Amino acid sequence: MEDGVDHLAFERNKAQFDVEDMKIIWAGSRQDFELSDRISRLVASDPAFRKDDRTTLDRKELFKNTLRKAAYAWKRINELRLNEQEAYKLRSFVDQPAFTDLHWGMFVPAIQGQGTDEQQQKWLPLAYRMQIIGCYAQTELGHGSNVQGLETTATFDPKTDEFVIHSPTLTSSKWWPGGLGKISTHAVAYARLIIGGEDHGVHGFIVQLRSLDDHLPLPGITIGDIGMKFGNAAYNTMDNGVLRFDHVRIPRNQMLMRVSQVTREGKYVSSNVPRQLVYGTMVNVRQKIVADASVALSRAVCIATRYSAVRRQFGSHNGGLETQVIDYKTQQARLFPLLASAYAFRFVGGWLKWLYMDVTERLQANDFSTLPEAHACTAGLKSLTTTATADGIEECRKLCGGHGYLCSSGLPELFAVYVPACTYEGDNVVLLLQVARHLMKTVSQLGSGNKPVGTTAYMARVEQLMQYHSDVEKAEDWLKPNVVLEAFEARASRMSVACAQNLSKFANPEEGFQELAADLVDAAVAHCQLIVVSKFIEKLQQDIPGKGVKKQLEVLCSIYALFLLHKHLGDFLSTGCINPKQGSLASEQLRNLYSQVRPNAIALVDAFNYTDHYLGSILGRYDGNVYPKLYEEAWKDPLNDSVVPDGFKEYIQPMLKQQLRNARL
Ligand SMILES: CCCCCCCCCCC/C=C/C(=O)SCCNC(=O)CCNC(=O)[C@H](O)C(C)(C)COP(=O)(O)OP(=O)(O)OC[C@H]1O[C@@H](n2cnc3c(N)ncnc32)[C@H](O)[C@@H]1OP(=O)(O)O
Ligand SMILES: Cc1cc2nc3c(=O)[nH]c(=O)nc-3n(C[C@H](O)[C@H](O)[C@H](O)COP(=O)(O)OP(=O)(O)OC[C@H]3O[C@@H](n4cnc5c(N)ncnc54)[C@H](O)[C@@H]3O)c2cc1C
Repeated sequence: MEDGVDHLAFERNKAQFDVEDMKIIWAGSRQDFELSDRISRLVASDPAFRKDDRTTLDRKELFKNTLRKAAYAWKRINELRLNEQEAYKLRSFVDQPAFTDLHWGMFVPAIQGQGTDEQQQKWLPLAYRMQIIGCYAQTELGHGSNVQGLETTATFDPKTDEFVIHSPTLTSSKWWPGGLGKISTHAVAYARLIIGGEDHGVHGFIVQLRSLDDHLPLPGITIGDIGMKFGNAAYNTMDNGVLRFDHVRIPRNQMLMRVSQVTREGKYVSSNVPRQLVYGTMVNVRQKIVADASVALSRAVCIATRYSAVRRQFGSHNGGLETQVIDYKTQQARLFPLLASAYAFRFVGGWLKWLYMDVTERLQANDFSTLPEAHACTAGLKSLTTTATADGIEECRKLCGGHGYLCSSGLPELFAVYVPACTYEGDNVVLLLQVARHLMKTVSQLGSGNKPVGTTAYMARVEQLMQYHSDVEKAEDWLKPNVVLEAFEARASRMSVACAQNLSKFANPEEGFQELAADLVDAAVAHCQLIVVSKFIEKLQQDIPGKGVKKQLEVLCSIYALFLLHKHLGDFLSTGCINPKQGSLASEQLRNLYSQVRPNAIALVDAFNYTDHYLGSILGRYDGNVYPKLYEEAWKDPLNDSVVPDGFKEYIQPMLKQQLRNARL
């Protein structure tokens, strides 16, 4: 607290739970908390990681600044001998998208997941020591979502035992890969495997792009940055790139060969594993993106909540204080569901991480049975959480009124950096359609003795759920977890069954799927929301230590579920799961819950344990000392370097003089 005053102290004193215990729950464990706390303070206290000047730098300065920070972060990681988890934390607290995200987040996992043991032994040590820097080059100018439509070719040349990597068309140019534009020395590039004229579909290949001596592109390689992206600083710290191959030769052993192999004789051999494992890196990253959604949303919510307690507007009586905007019911109805969503996404992210680890272990033991479930859950939850988080950050900006639009609020940049998460790693609608396919398959198999498992297990009770009518009679009934869960299960199963029934009316199922796509997406959303609600409820069934902590989480869980019910009331009513009276009882309960959160709101965002450096927001400062700091910050803008701006003499003065002359005439 710079001026020694904690302007939010009176808010903190109102909390009805132990915030230190909540910090542990949010972090996942005491160990995770201590690690995050230590590393975030380390980054915050190091001037080399300052980021408050970022929005005033031009692209080249911004990019060089990113390279400097990445190199310095790597130096510190080595000096401090940080382990993998600590290094990951350090990079994320530096809070500046960089080529390293793709190197560690996609290039390394692609080799780990799709490389043979031999390939891993060769490439991973180089990547771990950053002696090579890699990216994930899948998307092309012409195709991103449709991976099977990629056009880059990798043609086997049996004479030389090499693949010839080629971009046959303009649309086959690789386009978007992060880190590719200016930095990566290598890529895992995806291309159609062609052997003897036969097309074996898309496979991954390790391709060297730049010389390790002078960093120049290797022969046959054209490479560059694709240009400025949305937002000023934001994602422009990243060199998303364009890449063309002109008959570039690589040795045969640089095709990632865990899923399928090409022999010296040019024979294509498939291992006994599903071809979809080629998509494994995307499943991995989608799971990480879900965990990250709670971080991005909680940052925005922390800023908006603290500022809403500081900001006063209207309502002064007899010269007293005006009303804190957080006390307006409309502010609460917009803000508290986002607070609840941040916690909900935290817990579902933790569960998804477990699911991913479980499927990975099973895959290693050649058990592929849970792969469809893992794909559907990662795709659906990635879509649900990133859409809600991007929308939520924007809502937080509006919750902060005019000041939210200033870069110094931290919110514009947070939004600009975050919003592409709705597109990358799979467009959110395309991913929901994958979930819908999974649901339709599940419904179609219901009578076949194939019992639905995992997150679709509720479908086994479809007959009962089709008969369900909520028995809610009073507002408090909506606080019972089983009552909420059944309503969400009934809604989700009825929407899926309705889609399946409508699909069966089409002679051509694929045509039906296209025609009903919008309804299918709604059914997928209902299913994914059920997953999030049910994982929150499961979390509450665990032992939750700490004074008042469980009670707060119960309130947040109810808010999350009832807010969704309120938002999608049309679904719940039209499927006949609840009646209008029960809908209004849910709204009544929601209002009660907002009142219960109110005294705890500041402590609930303190539990995220973000440093002021990481939040990067004057409005979200821990001490709430907003106005003097906003005022101070304004004067740092480069426009205020001089009293009379550059350009005045050239453009404005002549105009003023002209007006003066005209006036005199
Ligand atoms: C701090 C945060 C951590 C982040 C760290 C990293 C930093 C990240 C920064 C972001 C950088 C961004 C990178 C990228 O964007 S990389 C490119 C990503 N591209 C995509 O996501 C493309 C999306 N498209 C697809 O995934 C597929 O093409 C699609 C699934 C849409 C369709 O594929 P396809 O046409 O082949 O499949 P079908 O629909 O015919 O289905 C065939 C069967 O395969 C199943 N399937 C599909 N995908 C998977 C999968 N991934 N795993 C398992 N199974 C899969 C599908 O369900 C079908 O099954 P059935 O035949 O049984 O029905
Ligand atoms: C910041 C950023 C970073 C990225 N980083 C990488 C990277 O490192 N490596 C990499 O390989 N790629 C990367 N990408 C590319 C990214 O993965 C793709 O942009 C993404 O998968 C979406 O594909 P697309 O651009 O082809 O969208 P399109 O598929 O062209 O989408 C356009 C519209 O069509 C709709 N649509 C498409 N197909 C269907 C369908 N079947 N049914 C209904 N609607 C449909 C979509 O919903 C969308 O509204 C990045 C992208 C961004 C924005």
